[in-house]
Amino acid sequence: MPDFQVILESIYQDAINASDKGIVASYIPELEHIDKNNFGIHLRTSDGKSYGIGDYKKRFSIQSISKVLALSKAMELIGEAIWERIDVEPSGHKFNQLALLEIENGIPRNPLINSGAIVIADILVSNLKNPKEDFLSYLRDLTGDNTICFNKDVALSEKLTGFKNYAAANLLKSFKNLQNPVDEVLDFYFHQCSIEMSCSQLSNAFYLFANNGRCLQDKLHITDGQVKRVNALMLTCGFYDEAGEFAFEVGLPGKSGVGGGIVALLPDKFVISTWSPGLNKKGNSKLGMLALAKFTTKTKLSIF
Ligand SMILES: NC(=O)CC[C@H](N)C(=O)O
Repeated sequence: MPDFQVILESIYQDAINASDKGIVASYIPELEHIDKNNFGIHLRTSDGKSYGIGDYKKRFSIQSISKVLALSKAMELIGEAIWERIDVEPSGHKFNQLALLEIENGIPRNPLINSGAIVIADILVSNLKNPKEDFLSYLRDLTGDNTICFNKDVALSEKLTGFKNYAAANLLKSFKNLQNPVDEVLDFYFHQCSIEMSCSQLSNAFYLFANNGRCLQDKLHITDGQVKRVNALMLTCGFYDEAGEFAFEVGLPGKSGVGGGIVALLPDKFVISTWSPGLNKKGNSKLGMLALAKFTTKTKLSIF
């Protein structure tokens, strides 16, 4: 086995010394103030070891990373019926692009772009008794960590500036692919995006996707077949129009968020999470992508 701590250490040194750290997302005003010098990386291996360096215990806005966790909860609730309302193809466009949704009659390309995640939010609103509380409980169950919370200021900031998400939700509604009121679904969606977690909490939450659907608390949540679907979607759609680049450079299923987080995993082997708030032009963490490319290159551990 490679010496993971030594490898993480060298990745960390490269990251903190990098001259170009990307640009922090400013379209959600509440995220604009985050210092782009933060950098954390955390690895949890399937044989029970955990390694971290830098700001890996500091919480940040998980944003679109929440889409994977919302999808797995929806799978647990309604299974294959999801695919009557959402496709499973990469979009090749930005996460909030609207044109395809209209051309394709209100069927989002996949559950990891905004329109698809809004349909998943609608499914959760329809099927959970107290959607926001129950979703939070799900994350707390996965990790055994009751400190995971929403950031109300971020949720409000998204609500006040989420014009494109309102447009997507209204388009979905016009195509009858939203069962609940637009405001109710978006309130849930903005809250799920506002959830704050650290790299180590994210590695723990995603552990079930590297462990045949069984979470860190040893509870079975989704089947092997469902894990296969989630990981396939992360590989092909987890980085929007940069999914190809991530597969090419990193070679792992993963998911990014505009808060600068990335989680990736190798089934039966490990989950790895990075946080660096500066984004590249495609809206993915610049140094996070580089860090993960270095990790799989140095360790020779990828799905390929
Ligand atoms: N890519 C992202 O992380 C986007 C999530 C963000 N909350 C949005 O809806 O725009």
